[in-house]
Amino acid sequence: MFKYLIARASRHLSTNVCQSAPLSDITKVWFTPLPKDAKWVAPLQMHYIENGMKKDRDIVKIFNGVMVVLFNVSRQKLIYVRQFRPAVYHGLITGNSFEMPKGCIDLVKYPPEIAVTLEPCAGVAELNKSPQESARDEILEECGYDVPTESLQLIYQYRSGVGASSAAQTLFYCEVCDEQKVNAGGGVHDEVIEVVDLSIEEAKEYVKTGATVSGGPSTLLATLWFLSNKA
Ligand SMILES: Nc1ncnc2c1ncn2[C@@H]1O[C@H](COP(=O)(O)OP(=O)(O)O[C@H]2O[C@H](CO)[C@@H](O)[C@H](O)[C@H]2O)[C@@H](O)[C@H]1O
Repeated sequence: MFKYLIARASRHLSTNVCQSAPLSDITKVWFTPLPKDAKWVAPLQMHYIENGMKKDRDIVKIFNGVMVVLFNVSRQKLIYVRQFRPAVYHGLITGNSFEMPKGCIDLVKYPPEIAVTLEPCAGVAELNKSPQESARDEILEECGYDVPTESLQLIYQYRSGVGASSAAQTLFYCEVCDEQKVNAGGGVHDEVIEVVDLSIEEAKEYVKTGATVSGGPSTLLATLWFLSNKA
């Protein structure tokens, strides 16, 4: 099944995405229950009375996010990032089951590459910054372009995961040129991120009807917005 998934994902990724070397060397994977002091998600339950009926809903609180449709006008390329996403890996391994995988994962059966996503530049909306400032910082850290916040054009504000998590997401468009490239990108601290450029033709191929994309809905949203408004 996973050979099928990889083959399917590869078929829908552009050539330069598929042919790059493995992103990193992941040698061991295992799962544990969420510790009580977890800082990135907070599960809780909401209760309410609707039309006289008590209802209970399970919710997972997560941080709000920002993301950017980044277009290099010098080279006429859309800029994305590739990264290993643990939540995607878990989802691919477990399917629709809530049972926690036991022991160490068989990395031959489930190669980590299956969970390397292609996404727009994105990150957490920092509490002490405006969405524009958070987006500018992500562009610099992940993709290596130094841009003023004024060059960020607001496209959409929407909510992701409305069934259980519902974080606010702010999507921007930003044009950059080669002169604004000040570092290689790739993330900060222990982040392992690869910057990937797609031509407009490659982006069209990536989101064609029937495609299975490796990124989240923001990858589709960002690319389709660009293709219908800027291409
Ligand atoms: N779940 C998690 N558990 C532990 N550490 C974590 C974590 N998510 C992020 N981090 C830490 O925060 C660092 C920076 O994350 P980013 O700001 O790039 O957010 P990311 O793109 O992962 O989006 C993330 O946050 C935005 C806003 O919630 C979501 O839209 C997106 O799906 C989500 O991956 C990561 O390298 C990691 O150290």
